[in-house]
Amino acid sequence: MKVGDRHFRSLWADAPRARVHIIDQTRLPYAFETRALSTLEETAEAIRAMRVRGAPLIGVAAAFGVALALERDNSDAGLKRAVATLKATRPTAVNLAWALGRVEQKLLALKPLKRTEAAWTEAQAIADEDVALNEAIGRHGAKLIEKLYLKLKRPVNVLTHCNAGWIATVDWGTVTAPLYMAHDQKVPVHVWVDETRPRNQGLLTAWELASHGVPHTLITDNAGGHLMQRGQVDLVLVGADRVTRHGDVCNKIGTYLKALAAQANGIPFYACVPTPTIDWSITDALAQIPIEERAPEEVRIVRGLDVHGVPSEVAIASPATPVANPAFDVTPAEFVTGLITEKGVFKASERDLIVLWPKSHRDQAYLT
Ligand SMILES: CSC[C@@H](O)[C@@H](O)C(=O)COP(=O)(O)O
Repeated sequence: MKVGDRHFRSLWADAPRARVHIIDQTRLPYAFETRALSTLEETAEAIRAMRVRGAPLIGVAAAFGVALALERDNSDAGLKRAVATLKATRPTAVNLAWALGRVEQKLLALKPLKRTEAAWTEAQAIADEDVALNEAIGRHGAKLIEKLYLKLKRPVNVLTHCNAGWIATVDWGTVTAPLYMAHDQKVPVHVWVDETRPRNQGLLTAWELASHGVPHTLITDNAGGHLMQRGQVDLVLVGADRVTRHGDVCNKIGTYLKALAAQANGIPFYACVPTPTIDWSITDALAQIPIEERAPEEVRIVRGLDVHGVPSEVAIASPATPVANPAFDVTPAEFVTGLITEKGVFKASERDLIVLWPKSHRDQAYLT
């Protein structure tokens, strides 16, 4: 997507294949800075610290991390160490395990000498596929927004949570693609952007929408129910970190509350889901999906700009205050109106999702 008058992907490789460039998301929306990653360790740190974040993007970053690691050690042990290190960075989004599993399977079948080149090629293929998946989700989602507009005959108010925008993917974004496309097709749309404490990914969404000229309003996480009750929300669109074969949606903490409020108010609630986000091995979302518990400082400390515009941090709780910081929650399928995938819109049910299953779902045994 465009930043100023330049088109960026959220991650790209150098031509001589020595480095991978990312947009450092911990600096956004206050500063747009790119950063070069040259090693496995730097890639793992970037994922852990959420310099790159969002389920699809961390999968792609990890795939490139394997390529960087193999530049130094292309042995079986080197490959396995790289995969294990990257897999341990963040546990919830299945895209990470999916991308690493895909790369590892491909590379283990090759002689060490052939691996490094193949790793770069495979990582680039996953990145390019991600762009195509998001674009297709955008087309299906934009149709849904247009349908609502034709019914309502006024701007469509969409509520979104966290950031499933272009910087959470390689380009387009799962949630922002439908919004960008609807806006570009002159379908009037306005977005309520949940702030999404504690990491405030909503600020990233607001920054992305502003860059594309999409009307939007930033709200606190607690405002959604109030707006829904008063008819000010027509549609909820969220991303996903892992979706079960039954259609249960694991996404950023707070998604579940939005789904409950949407159902209570008869508002359609859709998750935008590229198929690599579906984990066919999970049968019990609450028992089997690992929920990342992040550092208590994320809750105790608020980051932003001070009155002089200088990046700063403010402690809002004593360091002694006990904190829980679960980063994701599960929205059961019964609260999900549908899943917008690259292959179309599906009901959140195993019966409907079955057509999306890979030929042999045993191929994906590495997910577990
Ligand atoms: C297309 S991104 C989908 C999800 O990964 C997104 O909604 C989300 O929950 C991001 O969480 P984050 O902790 O910022 O990586």
